[in-house]
Amino acid sequence: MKVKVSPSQVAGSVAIPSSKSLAHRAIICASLAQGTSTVSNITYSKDIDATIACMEALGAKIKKQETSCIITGTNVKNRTEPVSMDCNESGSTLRFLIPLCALSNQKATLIGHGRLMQRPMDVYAKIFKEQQLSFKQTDHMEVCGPLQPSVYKIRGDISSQFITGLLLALPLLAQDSQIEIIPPYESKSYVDLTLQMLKTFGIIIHQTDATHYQIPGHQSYLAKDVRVEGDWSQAAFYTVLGAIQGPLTLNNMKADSLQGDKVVIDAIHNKTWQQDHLIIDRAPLAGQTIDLANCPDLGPILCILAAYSQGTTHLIHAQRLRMKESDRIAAMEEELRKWNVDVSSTYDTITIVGKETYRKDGVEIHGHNDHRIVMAMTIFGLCAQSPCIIDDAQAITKSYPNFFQDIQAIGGKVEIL
Ligand SMILES: O=C(O)C1=C[C@@H](OP(=O)(O)O)[C@@H](O)[C@H](O)C1
Ligand SMILES: C=C(OP(=O)(O)O)C(=O)O
Repeated sequence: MKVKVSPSQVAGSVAIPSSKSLAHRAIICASLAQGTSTVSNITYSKDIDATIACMEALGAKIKKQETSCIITGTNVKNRTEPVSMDCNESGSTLRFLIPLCALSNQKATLIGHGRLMQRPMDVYAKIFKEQQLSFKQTDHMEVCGPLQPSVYKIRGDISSQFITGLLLALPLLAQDSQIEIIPPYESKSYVDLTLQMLKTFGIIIHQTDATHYQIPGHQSYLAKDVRVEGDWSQAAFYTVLGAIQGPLTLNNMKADSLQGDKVVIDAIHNKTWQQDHLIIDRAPLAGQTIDLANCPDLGPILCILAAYSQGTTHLIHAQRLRMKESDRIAAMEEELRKWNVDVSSTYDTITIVGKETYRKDGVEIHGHNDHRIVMAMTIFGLCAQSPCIIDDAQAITKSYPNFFQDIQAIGGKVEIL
């Protein structure tokens, strides 16, 4: 799918979709709980649909309603049959579910699409090898448990999703386990989201210091009704758009959210909270240095902020952007260069010398089949002085199917071609 994005002046307010990360966690925890839970304020997407389908494959009963799910949980430890499930392109779904699938001694087959099977899985490969469990990764994955209580020593600089996956499964083992993170410990904010959701569903994890977790075994998830808060990763697109050509009002956001991507508001100056409404307004934008170690998903949209900021912006500790739905450093560099943006990169940094306006005829942007590349480049195009075409625009359905409608509703000129 291609879209034509034209210069626009946006205004008004937007209801930010609910957090994909928190929805994954709530749906999985509810699917593991004895009894029936309601998870409300869900923004459905391909990633969330993948988690729903996988938890149903594991035995949960999930009734999808317009913006909520009624979920009756299952005991994944008692799985007596092999199972097969499709994680689509969702790294969260795949990595959160592998340890849960390995609580049984029956084979689990997990398939993926896009780059999913090329994204790092060696943290799990090492664990399964150490415990002499079957772990096969080709164009799909095949795993077999039973996972054992242990002291799990894992690198913290590949993906926090491995830590979340273990934290979801280990409490269900008969004995206690520990997790020791080998520093640097990156994307830690996502593990904090996991701990918060586990506590909500009655699971206790003891964090003894910054890199150590004690996980009591023999625990049970308890049914709970939860409402998913707004998604700061998605709010970031409107935060940057508002900083360039605001004012814009963002609704459905929590000022005290644990989401790591909330730091996007620290990168801009003109923001005002009015209860749960966040008003972002334009202000002179200056280059800055931003550490992406704990907020990798902000990488693409912060490149757009940098492009429209006077002076030089350095995005550092960005190496894990290369391991997402696309190599997001290479993708942003390639696409911004088409607009004559002064951008350069190293293995783990992006440097951009920004300016106020961009005008160039015939710009054709490639979306790299990556939702965050498509959404970031749409924001760039809305603020530019000439139109552009973006392909792979359907990639937004991975996390935010209504993105273009929401952009149009605030005056963004986006035409589906
Ligand atoms: O746990 C999560 O919900 C996520 C963790 C992050 O991955 P990493 O921990 O690999 O950075 C992030 O990129 C992803 O979009 C969602
Ligand atoms: C990388 C992302 O998600 P996941 O890791 O779940 O595929 C994302 O939403 O940008």
